[in-house]
Amino acid sequence: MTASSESTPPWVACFPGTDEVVWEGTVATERDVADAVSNARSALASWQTTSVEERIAVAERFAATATECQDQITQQISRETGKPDWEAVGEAKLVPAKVKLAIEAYRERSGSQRIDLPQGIGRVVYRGVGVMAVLGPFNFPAHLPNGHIVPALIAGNTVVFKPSEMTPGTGALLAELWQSAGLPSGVLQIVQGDGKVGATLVSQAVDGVLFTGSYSAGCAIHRSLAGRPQVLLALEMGGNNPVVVHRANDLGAAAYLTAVSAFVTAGQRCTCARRLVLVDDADAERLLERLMEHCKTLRVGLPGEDPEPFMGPLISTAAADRVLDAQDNLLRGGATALVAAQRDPRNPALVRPGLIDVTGMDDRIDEEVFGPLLQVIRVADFDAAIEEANRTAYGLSASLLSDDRERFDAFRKRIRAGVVNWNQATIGASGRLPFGGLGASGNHRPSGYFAADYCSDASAMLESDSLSMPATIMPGIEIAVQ
Ligand SMILES: NC(=O)c1ccc[n+]([C@@H]2O[C@H](COP(=O)([O-])OP(=O)(O)OC[C@H]3O[C@@H](n4cnc5c(N)ncnc54)[C@H](O)[C@@H]3O)[C@@H](O)[C@H]2O)c1
Ligand SMILES: N[C@@H](CCC=O)C(=O)O
Repeated sequence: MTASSESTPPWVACFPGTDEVVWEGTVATERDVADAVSNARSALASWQTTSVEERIAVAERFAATATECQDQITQQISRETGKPDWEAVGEAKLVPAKVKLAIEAYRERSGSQRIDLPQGIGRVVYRGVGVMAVLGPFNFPAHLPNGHIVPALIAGNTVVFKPSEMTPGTGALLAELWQSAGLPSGVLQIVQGDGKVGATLVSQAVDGVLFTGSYSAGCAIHRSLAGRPQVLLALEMGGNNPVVVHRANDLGAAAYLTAVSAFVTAGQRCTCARRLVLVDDADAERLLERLMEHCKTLRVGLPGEDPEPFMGPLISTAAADRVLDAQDNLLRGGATALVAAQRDPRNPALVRPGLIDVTGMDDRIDEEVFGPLLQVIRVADFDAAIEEANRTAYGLSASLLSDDRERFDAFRKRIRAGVVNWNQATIGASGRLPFGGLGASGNHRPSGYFAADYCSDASAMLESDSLSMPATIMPGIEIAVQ
C-alpha cells in the first residue's frame, strides 16, 4: 500500500521535545508520489463500480479492526503527539465511530433519488469524484484524515494520503488497518513527507484535494491549483475563535468551559478559543480570577504520568517557541500578562497556559496562535462584544456563555462562524453536525457530517424506458410520413 521507493531520504518522527524516535521511514520522492497517484487512478474504475454496499462492508471491517487495535492506535497517537492517555484513547475511539456516521451521512445526503417528471423519470445519482489527495494535520493525526478518507472511500473515490510529517506513524497505521480490512490494492495509497511532498501530490493529476491544516498551507494549495478549476478543493483551516461571556450566573462553569475551550490539547485544536471577550463589569473580574486560578493549577504533563495531566506538550520545541514568541510580541505591543505562559522545565515542548489582557493594544494582530494562550479583550457592552468577536478574517467556532436567551438569539444572528455554540465550549464539535468555517477558516464544511457532499458528484438523469415521438413536436420541424 505504501508507494515503493529505492533510494529515498530517511524520515524519523520523535516524541515532542525529545530525540526519542517513535517512527522511522522514508520520504516519498517525486516518482513515488506520481506512482501513488497512478496506482490510485488504475484502481479507480473497479472501486467506483463496486456497489456501495460492498464498499460499506469494507469500511465496517476497517471499523472492526480499528476497534480491535484501539490500544495500538492510542499508543501511536500518544507517542507522536504527546497527548495524555485520556485524550489519545478518545481520539482512537473516534476512528471506528466515524465509519457509522459516514455511512449514515452517505445514505442521507448521497442516496439516489427518483423524481417523476412530466418528460420522464428523473434521477439524481451519485458517484465518486475520482482520485482524492488527502493532506492531514498533526493535531488529530488519526481522526481528522479519517474524516476525509472514510467518506471518500465509501463514495467510491480512491485516495492518496499524506499524513503530517510530525505524525507519519499514525498515518501509516491507518493505512495498514484498511489493508487488513481487505481494501483492494491501490484504492488507498500513502506517501510520507513534509509540505514539499504535499505540494508535489497536489501538482499531480488528482481530481480533488481534501486538506486540513493551516491557513498559510491552504492558501499555497489554492494558489497552486489556479487554472485547474476541475480539481475540487476542500479546505479546513484554522481559527481565531472567540468566547463571549455575558450575564452568566454560574461563573465557575463559565471559567471551566473557557479554560477547556482555550487549553485542551495544549491549545492545538483548530476550534480552541483564542480570544475571551468580556463586558467590563464586576462579573468580568470574578470570571478572570477563576480563570487565572485554572491557568495556575491545571495539570500539564506527559503521557503516563499519575495523576493524569489535563494537557500534554506542544507538538515540538519549535511550536512551543512560537507560542512564547507570540506572547512576547503581545507584551511588547502593550498587552498585560494576567498569567504568563511558561515553559515547563521537564520538557521544552511543555508550556503552562497563559492568559494575556490585550485590551490596551492599539493594533491587535488577527492570527491564530496554535497553543495554550488566551487573549482577553474587555468591551463596553454586549453589542461591542459581538463586534469584537467578529473582528477576524477567520470564522471557525464561537461560543456565547450566558443565561440570556435573547442575547444568544442576537449572537447567533450576527456572529460569523461555522460552529456557533451556546453555553458549550468552542471545542468538541459533534460528528453528527457539519463542521468547518467561513472566511479564512475554509470552505465546503469539510469533515463532519457534510463531508459526504464533496466526496460525491451528483449526476442528473432523465430517463424514458422506450423510444417514441414526444406528444408535442417543436415548431419548424417537418415530420416525414413513415
Ligand atoms: N479547521 C480544522 O478543522 C482544522 C483541524 C485541525 C487543524 N487545523 C489547522 O491546522 C494547523 C495545524 O496543523 P499543521 O501544523 O499540521 O498544519 P500545516 O498546514 O502545517 O500542515 C497540514 C498538512 O499540509 C501539508 N502541507 C503543508 N504545506 C503544504 C503545501 N504547500 N502543499 C501541500 N501540502 C502542504 C503538511 O505537510 C501537512 O500534511 C492549524 O492552523 C490548525 O488550526 C484546522
Ligand atoms: N473536532 C475538533 C477540532 C478539530 C480540529 O482541530 C473539536 O472541535 O474538538
